[in-house]
Amino acid sequence: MAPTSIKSVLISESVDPRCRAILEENGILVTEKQNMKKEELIAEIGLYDGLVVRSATKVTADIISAAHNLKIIGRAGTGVDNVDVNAATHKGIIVMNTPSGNTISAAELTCALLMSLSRNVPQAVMSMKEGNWDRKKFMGSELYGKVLGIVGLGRIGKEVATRMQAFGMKTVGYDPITPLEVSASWGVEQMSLEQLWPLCDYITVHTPLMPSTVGLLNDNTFAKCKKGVKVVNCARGGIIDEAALLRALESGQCGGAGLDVFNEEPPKNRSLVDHPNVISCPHLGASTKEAQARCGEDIAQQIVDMVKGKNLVGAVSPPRCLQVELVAGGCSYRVSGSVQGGVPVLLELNGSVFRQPIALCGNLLFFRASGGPQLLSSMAGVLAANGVEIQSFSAPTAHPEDPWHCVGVSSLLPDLSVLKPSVKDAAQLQI
Ligand SMILES: NC(=O)C1=CN([C@@H]2O[C@H](COP(=O)(O)OP(=O)(O)OC[C@H]3O[C@@H](n4cnc5c(N)ncnc54)[C@H](O)[C@@H]3O)[C@@H](O)[C@H]2O)C=CC1
Ligand SMILES: O=C(O)C(=O)COP(=O)(O)O
Repeated sequence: MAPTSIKSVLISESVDPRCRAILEENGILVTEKQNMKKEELIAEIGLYDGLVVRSATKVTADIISAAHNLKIIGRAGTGVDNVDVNAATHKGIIVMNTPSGNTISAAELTCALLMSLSRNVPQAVMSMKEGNWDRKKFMGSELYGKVLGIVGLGRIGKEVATRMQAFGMKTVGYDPITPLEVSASWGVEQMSLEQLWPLCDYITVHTPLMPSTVGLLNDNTFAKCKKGVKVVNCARGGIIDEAALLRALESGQCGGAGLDVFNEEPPKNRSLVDHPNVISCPHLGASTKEAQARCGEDIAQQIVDMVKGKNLVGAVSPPRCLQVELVAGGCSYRVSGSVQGGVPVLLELNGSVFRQPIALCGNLLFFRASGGPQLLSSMAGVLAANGVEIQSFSAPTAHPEDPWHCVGVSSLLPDLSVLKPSVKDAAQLQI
């Protein structure tokens, strides 16, 4: 890609010092300012060509609209849900992340929470510090022989599985994209969520936060779980519905929760944090020296590569270089795309911006539907009944009503009308 001129970068959070050093070694002026108020950021963002953040800086549409010179938003970490990727893409600003730098750290914290839940370690520590010696109150149970359900079998889900197998846990899971034989090769038996809920002694979620994962664990799904199930969320607040979790803890349907993330951070509503069966951390999954060193270095190097015109690495939204209106089957579609590593990619379809660029190759099925936890599994079911397998899935970033989704499929559907009950609109392409 063509070199991009980046002369000044604002780092708005605590990022490893190697990030600043690498940028400065490459002639980029770096300003570090933490805990900026939104108004301050709006007032200053126009001065910078680049912005480096972690999860605390909310890069909202109004900040992006004031960012007159911004070309890159670098996320030193994985989740980009704190960045309005849609608004950035519209403005031609690239959003990139460093998704593998903190995988091991997040997986290790998840395992620590699972172990702490089984033996009440944090509660026992607190009790000792209060001067007590209470051996009865903190009776635990072994992890050995228990069933761990892992929802989301991507980078972190896989690392959690292999670690907890060392404790003798049986690992089952669900992921709409990871093929069954791939997860089986690291010891995870996949099944539908309906089959998974009643089997598990522990459930841990490792998905991104998006319309189809909001409230994956809710009143309805808690009711399908074993009484006393213990849950862990080291992914994103909201994947386990917080109000439903509190109700489940109060009724005993949920026996304990380990939470690293919250809907609102820090949480103003302290009911979960204060619950005796909840152990919680202030979003510490990526807070290790190792993870921060990797993410800090990676994001700086990716920015430097972009300045030098090398391939874009970790781009969640590459710059748009193509905007066209297509008319097919009497319908008009506005699409924008780009070229990444020589491959044409689709970024946006009729206002729905995709979380990851979609490589325009193979068989692609586009459909417009409201999100919701059941969307992917119901689509997978309809497609399977018609002999079609899902090979990849691209969800939209923003939540306009009934956004477009895209799945890579093994073959085209002979008749799109089989999707009718689940989707508002559908189109397919063979490239
Ligand atoms: N607590 C912390 O400090 C950290 C949190 N995270 C968060 O952990 C989460 C997972 O990260 P990674 O494993 O790196 O992501 P990943 O992208 O490697 O894996 C996510 C997996 O979720 C699956 N998925 C999507 N929709 C699903 C659904 N409806 N049901 C089940 N699975 C679904 C995807 O197919 C994918 O395999 C992200 O939300 C990330 O932001 C990541 C690092 C640190
Ligand atoms: O990378 C992620 O998705 C994380 O949640 C880590 O967030 P942080 O960089 O610690 O603010």
